Amino acid sequence: MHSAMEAWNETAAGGEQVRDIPEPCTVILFGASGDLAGRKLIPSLFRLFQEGHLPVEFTVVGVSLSPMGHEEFRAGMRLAAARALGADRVDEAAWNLFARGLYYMTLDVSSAQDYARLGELLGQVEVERRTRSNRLFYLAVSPTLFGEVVERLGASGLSRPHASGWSRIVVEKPFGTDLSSARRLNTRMHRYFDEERIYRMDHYLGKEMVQNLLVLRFANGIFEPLWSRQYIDHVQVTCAEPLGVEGRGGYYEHAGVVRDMIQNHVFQVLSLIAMEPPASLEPEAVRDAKVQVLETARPFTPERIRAECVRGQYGPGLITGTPVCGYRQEPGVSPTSGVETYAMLTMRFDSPRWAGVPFYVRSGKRLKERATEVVVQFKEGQGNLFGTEQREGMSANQLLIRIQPNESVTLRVAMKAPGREVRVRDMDMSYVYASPQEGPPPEAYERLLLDSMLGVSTLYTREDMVERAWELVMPVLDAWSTEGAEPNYAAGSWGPEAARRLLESHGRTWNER
Ligand SMILES: NC(=O)C1=CN([C@@H]2O[C@H](COP(=O)(O)OP(=O)(O)OC[C@H]3O[C@@H](n4cnc5c(N)ncnc54)[C@H](OP(=O)(O)O)[C@@H]3O)[C@@H](O)[C@H]2O)C=CC1
Ligand SMILES: O=C1O[C@H](COP(=O)(O)O)[C@@H](O)[C@H](O)[C@H]1O
Repeated sequence: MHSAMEAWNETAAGGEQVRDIPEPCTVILFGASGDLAGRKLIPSLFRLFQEGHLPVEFTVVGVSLSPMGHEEFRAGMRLAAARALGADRVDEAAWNLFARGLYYMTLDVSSAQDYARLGELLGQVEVERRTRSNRLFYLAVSPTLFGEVVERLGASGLSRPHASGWSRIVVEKPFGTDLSSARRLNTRMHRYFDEERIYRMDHYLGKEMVQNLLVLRFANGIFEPLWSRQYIDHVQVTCAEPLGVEGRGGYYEHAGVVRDMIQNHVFQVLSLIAMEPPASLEPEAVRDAKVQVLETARPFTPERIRAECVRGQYGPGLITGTPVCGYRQEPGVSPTSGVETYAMLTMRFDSPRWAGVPFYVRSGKRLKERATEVVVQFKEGQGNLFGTEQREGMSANQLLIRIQPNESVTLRVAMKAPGREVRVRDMDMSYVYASPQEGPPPEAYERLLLDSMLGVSTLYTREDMVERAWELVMPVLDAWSTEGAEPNYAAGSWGPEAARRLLESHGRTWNER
């Protein structure tokens, strides 16, 4: 069995080509006719297969409510892969080989008989494909169905590892809608799956630059000594999207940005930036370090929420010159909705490393541009030898980690402007992640799907992390639920004015273009 350490090291060393291929296995894809399956999961599995990261016996059994035969499913997934990857990136021969391993079954998640039929189909398919009974159940259905599927897998005996293989489960986000529902779901899952067999998906952890945060912090001798209150003034974490709710108004009305982005994706990035060095790169060590830093996060009190958090909702506006409606006019959204589409929280960690250093985190829909980034703002150098006149156009050092798009790392440093006089100005030293020739980095789902088949859980969220993240945001959700958000920023802007004013009142500014 491939060790987690080897898997991580190979990737950290840039050795994608030397990664192991998982044992032949079957992915049982719940929600196979859904949006995520067609847009991300099947295209990612196909890319892995096409590039030789999956064994030729690799099999998918898609299940969902729609009546469909195997051939219809294969044809639908062929179109979906071409749409997601671009027709020219789907090699015909590779697709035909991959498609032989695609099966479909109509299943109602609440029908016990359907799970019995699923068990029979899996038995037949495993004989036909000559694979051992290595089974990965992937729950890409509505989160309201997660508990039911798990119970039924348990009752039917499908959750138990078969004599000749392993059995794991991947659960999509959101994991719960609040602390108590997340706890209930964890309890339900643990009745049938041990924690080591549960993979809670957060696709941000599969993004190349999110993985690079560990390398950047711990493989470079120069950053770790500076990574504390002594040298860092503050940190900004931004996940901005120009997209609106994209037809998911019904879901978003029960979610809002704190549940949709902050409790999961933003906190994952935040914990990688703020955590102490892990004892090793083993999955449990990295996951321990991430939870431990969240344990030191200062709880939100009503006063802190009022003084240090901002919420917003987009009104009508322009996105790249095109008029778009406000949130309340989106399909499936109440015309008086008080759901927040923007949130900014000031996080504070009560630890020797971070005392006094604010971490400003924000995320929003219909913002000016797509930008997921971390800004580490260093303090002004002490005892600066250069006078104010010479330092015109110079600011304190800054490390900008651009997670997407245009993945890059930029260090802002002071340099002498060319000329006879000594004038100091900012200069950016950048590492741009992918050159145009290399193309974009791999889709996050590719890395994560492969890891779940290899049994590597580092980039999946552990039970305690999910619960701690919910615990932290609950006071904010509670406070904001009593009084709804009002439209207070125009689509295409950088969000509510209050967020700008808040940073200004702290003597700081957002990194915005
Ligand atoms: N779409 C996205 O971009 C993202 C989605 N996710 C998560 O992924 C999951 C799936 O989302 P998404 O694909 O958008 O959802 P969709 O609504 O597009 O798909 C839902 C799927 O569930 C199936 N389904 C519904 N009811 C039943 C039932 N009773 N029995 C069996 N199958 C059923 C549907 O089958 P049928 O259509 O045949 O009725 C369909 O295949 C959710 O948890 C979501 O939060 C996470 C991140 C991003
Ligand atoms: O999980 C989600 O993520 C997307 C943003 O993902 P990205 O990879 O495009 O940054 C977000 O649009 C969606 O609302 C949310 O559910």
